[in-house]
Parts: sequence; C-alpha cells; structure tokens
Amino acid sequence: MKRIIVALGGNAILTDDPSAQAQQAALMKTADYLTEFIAKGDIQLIITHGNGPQVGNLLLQELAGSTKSNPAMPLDTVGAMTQGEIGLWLANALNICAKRRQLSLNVATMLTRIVVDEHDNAFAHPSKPIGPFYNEEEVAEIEKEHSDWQIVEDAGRGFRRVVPSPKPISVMEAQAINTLVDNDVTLIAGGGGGVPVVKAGAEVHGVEAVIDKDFSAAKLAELVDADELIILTAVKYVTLNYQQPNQKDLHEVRVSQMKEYLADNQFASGSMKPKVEAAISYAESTGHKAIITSLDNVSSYLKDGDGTVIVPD
Ligand SMILES: Nc1ncnc2c1ncn2[C@@H]1O[C@H](COP(=O)(O)OP(=O)(O)O)[C@@H](O)[C@H]1O
Ligand SMILES: NC(=O)OP(=O)(O)O
Repeated sequence: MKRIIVALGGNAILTDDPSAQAQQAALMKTADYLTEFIAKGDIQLIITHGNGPQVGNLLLQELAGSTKSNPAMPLDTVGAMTQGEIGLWLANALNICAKRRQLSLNVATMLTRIVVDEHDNAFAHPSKPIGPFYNEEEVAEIEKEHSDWQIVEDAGRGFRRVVPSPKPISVMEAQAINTLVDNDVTLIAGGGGGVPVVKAGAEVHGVEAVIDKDFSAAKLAELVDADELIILTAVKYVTLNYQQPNQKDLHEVRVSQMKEYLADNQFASGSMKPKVEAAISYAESTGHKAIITSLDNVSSYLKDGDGTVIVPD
C-alpha cells in the first residue's frame, strides 16, 4: 500500500459562499475525489489543508463580538479552532464518501502543533494572506480601525490582511502521528499549516502566525516517510510564463531545473511559489517525487502520471 500525503488548497474547501453549509458541500466533492483516489490506488492518505480564508474570517468574528468579559481569542487559538472546524467537516465527508464506495476507512483528525523559530524573519515580514478580500475604500476604513494590521494586494485579486508565516521546524505530535499512520488511520493532520508554537525549555506556547500548509505538508511527508507528496490546487499544471501568451505547462521536471525556474521568478509569491519550494524541499530531502496538480485530476494522475511532477536529480 502506498502512503501519500495530500495538501488541499483553498478551492477544496471554499467556494464563493463562506457559509458552513457551502464549505461542507465543497468538502463532500473533495472527499469524493479523494476516496476515488484511495479506492483506485490501494493508497493510505494523510491529509492536510489550508485555512487562510477561514482563520481570517473567524478572527474578524472574534474581534467583532469582543467584550471585556468575553474577549477575542488570539490568532494561534483561532487557528486551532479552524483545524477543528475543517477537520470535522472533512472527516464527516470522508466517512460518507467511503461508505458510498464501500471502503473501510478509519478516519481521525489530529489537532497538530508545529514548532517554529521565534526569531524567524517572517515575524518581521508578514506575508500570509488571511480572511476576505477588500477593495481600496474598505482598506481605508480598516486602516483607521486596525492601524497595526498589514494589508497588501493579493496577486491582482484585491487586498488582504497578511500575518507572519514562519517555516515549520518540527511536529509536536510526531510520535502520535506515526503511531496512527502505522495503524492504517486515514489521518487529517497539520490543518491550516498546524498551530505555530515555540518551545522555551519545557514550556510550549502558541504564537500569532499562520504557517503555510504546503511547507507543513512537506514536513509531515518526511515525518511519516511518505512515498509521495501531492499538493492539490486549482490548476492541473504549474506553468512557465503564467497567464502570458507563451504560457507553458510543466510535466516532469527535475529539482535542479525547478530551482532555476524559481530563481527566474516564474512562480508568484504567496500562491505557486511556496508550493514549488515545498515540493523541491520534499524531493531533495527524501529522494521521492512531489506532485502539484488539481483536485479533479488526482485520479487521472494515478492512471497516467499527468500533472506537474518534481523528481529528484
Ligand atoms: N506559475 C504558475 N503556474 C500555475 N499557477 C500559478 C502560477 N503562478 C501563480 N499561479 C496561481 O496560483 C494558484 C495556486 O495558489 P493558491 O490559490 O494560493 O493555492 P491554494 O490552492 O493552496 O489555495 C493557482 O491556482 C494559479 O492561479
Ligand atoms: N495555512 C494555509 O496555508 O492556508 P491557505 O492554504 O488557505 O492559504
């Protein structure tokens, strides 16, 4: 049986409608693709997912309802809440879809803490977009109310708040994760990139940041000695000259070649670049391949290997 880590991108969870009902419906579709993949491939999946829109939205709700006797929770705690929220929906959806396909899956969601360096440069340079998109007038209003927020333009799609996104160093629940995975659990772990924590001696405490789930997925894949890392997003291929007349799909690419494309700024920061970096890091450190493709292509990938496949040199 192959052990594969998948990292689910935004389109696997959120459509235009951020209601709980719509997100659960999106996750049902996602679970349908994933259980088809499991059924066709004799695969054990370990799943991680993003939380950028959800953590930002939940933080806004916390702030809007905050009073002295019922204060808003900090970002790390809100991140943990979104692990629970999305982990719950995804586990339910996987159970339903597995039953439809007569698959016997033992699904569990693990609240995962990921150790980061409190001196990571990312704390001085927030880069992770969270929550909704704003237009220029809305940004002007928000800046009056939240002078400490950093808001940036997000790839031509509008403006979003950005928060620090330190790199994952290690996984607090490493041993528990390996125990579950070795016992054939279909594990949802490291959701939202994991809750970022720092260690000070014997103490552990959460820090206000959001880790990129693609980097956490690569860490988890190394941890459980996965055969492959698959990063699922909205596009079937990573491309060169993205959205230019000379756009070119990438199929199988060696790590050294991918590094050259990275150096050539082919991949947008905050969207495709972290995926490519995570894929390179995984392929280099494990000698296994990493795949970036679309959710709806995941079963075809199994059949014909189609998608962007990053292979070690
Ligand atoms: N070179 C590129 N090749 C393909 N897609 C790219 C490229 N550069 C930017 N993108 C965009 O990046 C998106 C993936 O990033 P994002 O939407 O942030 O990921 P996620 O699926 O994790 O939410 C793609 O759907 C595409 O719109
Ligand atoms: N935490 C994280 O990477 O979330 P998104 O994928 O939603 O940005």
